[in-house]
Amino acid sequence: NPQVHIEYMKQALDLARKSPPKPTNYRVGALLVDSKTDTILATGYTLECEGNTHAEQSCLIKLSKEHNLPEENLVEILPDSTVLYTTVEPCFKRLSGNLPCVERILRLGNAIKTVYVGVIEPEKFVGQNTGRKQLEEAGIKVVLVRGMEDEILLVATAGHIS
Ligand SMILES: Nc1nc(=O)c(N)c(NC[C@H](O)[C@H](O)[C@H](O)COP(=O)(O)O)[nH]1
Ligand SMILES: [Zn+2]
Repeated sequence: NPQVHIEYMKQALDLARKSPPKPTNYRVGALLVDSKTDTILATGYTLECEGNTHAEQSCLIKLSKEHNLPEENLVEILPDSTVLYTTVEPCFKRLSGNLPCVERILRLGNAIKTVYVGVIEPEKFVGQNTGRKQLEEAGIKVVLVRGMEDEILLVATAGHIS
């Protein structure tokens, strides 16, 4: 039922609020969830893990540490009912040049079935985000969870000079 998506997106937004504000990125929160058992597999927020890390990336880094597996091998431990919730859609390009999260998701094969996003990425840093199409072409569903756009963007851009 759609309410469960709002509940998880609210949790993701609470995580985003933990991210230290920065003018060059967005404050994002993400959760990896086993949708069959309704279990949270990992949580993450922007800059949580050391280095210039994204929320989705932090989820994967933490899982790879927990299972002592390289990030690209996490398909071995992810249930096939794994879904990702992220307040801002996964990046397809990063001004820092770091590996975009769409690539990180794609290299996990079909482990992640659906990506629930709170907002489409604004065009400020990298123009139009074409990541959704890449995910859909790989058979991964991308679902916009509506209703929280304003508060998600307010949190995401808190570090920007208004
Ligand atoms: N989905 C998502 N999760 C994040 O945790 C985050 N920070 C962004 N932000 C997207 C934005 O496009 C990039 O932050 C800029 O392109 C700068 O790139 P870096 O973050 O410095 O690698 N997007
Ligand atoms: Zn990213």
